[in-house]
Amino acid sequence: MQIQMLGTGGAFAKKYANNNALVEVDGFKLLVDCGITLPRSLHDAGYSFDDLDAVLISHMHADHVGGLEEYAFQMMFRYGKKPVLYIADTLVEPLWEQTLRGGLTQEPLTAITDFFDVRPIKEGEEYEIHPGIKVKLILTDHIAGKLSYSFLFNENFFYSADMKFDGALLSRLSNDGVETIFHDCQLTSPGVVHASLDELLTLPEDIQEKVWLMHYHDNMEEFIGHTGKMRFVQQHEVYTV
Ligand SMILES: O=c1ccn([C@@H]2O[C@H](COP(=O)(O)O)[C@@H](O)[C@H]2O)c(=O)[nH]1
Ligand SMILES: [Zn+2]
Ligand SMILES: [Zn+2]
Repeated sequence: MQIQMLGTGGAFAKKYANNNALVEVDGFKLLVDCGITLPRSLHDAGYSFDDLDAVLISHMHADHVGGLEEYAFQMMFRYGKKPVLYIADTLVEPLWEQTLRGGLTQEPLTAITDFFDVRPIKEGEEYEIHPGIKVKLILTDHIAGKLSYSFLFNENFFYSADMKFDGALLSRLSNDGVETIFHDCQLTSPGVVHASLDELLTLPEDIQEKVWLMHYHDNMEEFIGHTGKMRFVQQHEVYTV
């Protein structure tokens, strides 16, 4: 499985686009999160929305869902299709009622299913999205009272959504065979709603070696050489995981 970050930036980053990814196996393209900057970063990477086979959503923040309105409209009015949307069953209603409904509704189109081929998925269960892409949702702590899910792909690649530091989870995943961890990182402490670099640096070195940092701020380069065994995910680079 290959992954290319169309953006690696945090919510307020300007140099880096929103932390959204393209996962690919045998030409099947799964978009992971679809933030405000995604339409531009997808275009800059040489793709159109019609090149995507599905989108997977982690949680309801604009740097993760703010591009879905354009995705839906382009697919409906430019390509005449409904994009396939994988999302936690618990987030289907909030996505429509709290985020998309205002912009997308126009009679007779009044439901999320008018725009998306919705595939609700349950936390903790493994789903095959395409041969070579299995995903399991893990509920991770981000904002009090707001559901947010990280992703375990193919039992060996952990992709955090936005989450607070959870060393016990990272240890358990590592012991269970996870080889690569893409983790959001707040470079300066306190992390507040994200794992901070200081917290991630408390991980044992054998886990740090598996960790690649993403969802960082524009001053990322100042921290090169100060991340222990952890490396920064580079925007646009293709990684095999
Ligand atoms: O309690 C909070 C909630 C949010 N923030 C800041 O806002 C952004 C939210 O976007 P993310 O996609 O979750 O990054 C977050 O990065 C925080 O910078 C906060 O500080 N405190
Ligand atoms: Zn975010
Ligand atoms: Zn968030």
